[in-house]
Amino acid sequence: MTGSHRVVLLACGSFNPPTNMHLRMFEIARDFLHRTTNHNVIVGLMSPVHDKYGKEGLVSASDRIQLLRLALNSSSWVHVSEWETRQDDWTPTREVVQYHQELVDSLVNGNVDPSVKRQRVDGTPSWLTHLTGSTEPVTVKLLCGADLLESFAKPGLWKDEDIEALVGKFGLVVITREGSNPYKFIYESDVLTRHQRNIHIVTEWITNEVSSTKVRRALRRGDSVKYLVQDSVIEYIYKNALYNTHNK
Ligand SMILES: Nc1ncnc2c1ncn2[C@@H]1O[C@H](COP(=O)(O)OP(=O)(O)OP(=O)(O)O)[C@@H](O)[C@H]1O
Ligand SMILES: O=C(O)c1ccc[n+]([C@@H]2O[C@H](COP(=O)([O-])O)[C@@H](O)[C@H]2O)c1
Repeated sequence: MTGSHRVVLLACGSFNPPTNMHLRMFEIARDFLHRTTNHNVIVGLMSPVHDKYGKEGLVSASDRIQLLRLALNSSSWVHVSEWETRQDDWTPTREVVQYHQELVDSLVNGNVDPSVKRQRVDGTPSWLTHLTGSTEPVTVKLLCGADLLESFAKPGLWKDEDIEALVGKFGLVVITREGSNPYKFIYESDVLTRHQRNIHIVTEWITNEVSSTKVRRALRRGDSVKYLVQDSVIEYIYKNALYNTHNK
């Protein structure tokens, strides 16, 4: 593809547990960007949130990483990034995106930043190897559902400068959700409107409101979650009695 931009799509979330919709987000975002822009999506990354995020019912990061690894066995291009879970505390999303961009810059874009190298305690993550071998620069963009975009308006939740950096410096790819209106949301925000060209809205026509909350509820009640979540993920959940499945 001439003049194409190479892109890493990074999704941040609890993934508690990862659902098929979390995996599908990557597929529809990549298709959309290929069809409508010159963005060539090479790698997808899922960054599970730190244990200290403290959301109710959050199982340990090590279990969520295992669940993501199992879920991602069905994907050839989406990987887990463990960096966020390995920090001492919760990391704001702008810093998570920035860290991954700097890692890519130092190893792929030829822009070496020694401070980033110091943080790579476990060597080079395997997904980076998919980005080498081309001179086109690589940009990391935040992939999210419209509910995450709309959470930007919750008073005191996100720092203004972080929102500005996420949309101004990196860019967002937003998947619509039932009941969301990201176009109206952008219209009502000066900062989002200013950076509108950097926000790609992907309309999910095949609406599917599976969420981790609903999956946890079904598990708790002993209801089936087959076809909402990968079989290997369900197996791990039962084997390790996560989400109160031992009560079944
Ligand atoms: N059905 C869905 N459609 C579009 N985006 C989704 C969907 N489910 C999750 N996402 C997106 O996936 C990312 C990670 O989400 P998260 O782990 O919070 O999932 P969730 O299912 O919404 O979780 P919970 O129900 O525990 O709040 C977020 O950007 C969220 O908007
Ligand atoms: O960076 C922030 O200020 C910020 C504020 C609120 C939420 N987030 C991130 O958004 C994600 C939300 O996940 P969840 O499961 O709470 O919907 C998670 O990765 C959080 O770290 C990030």
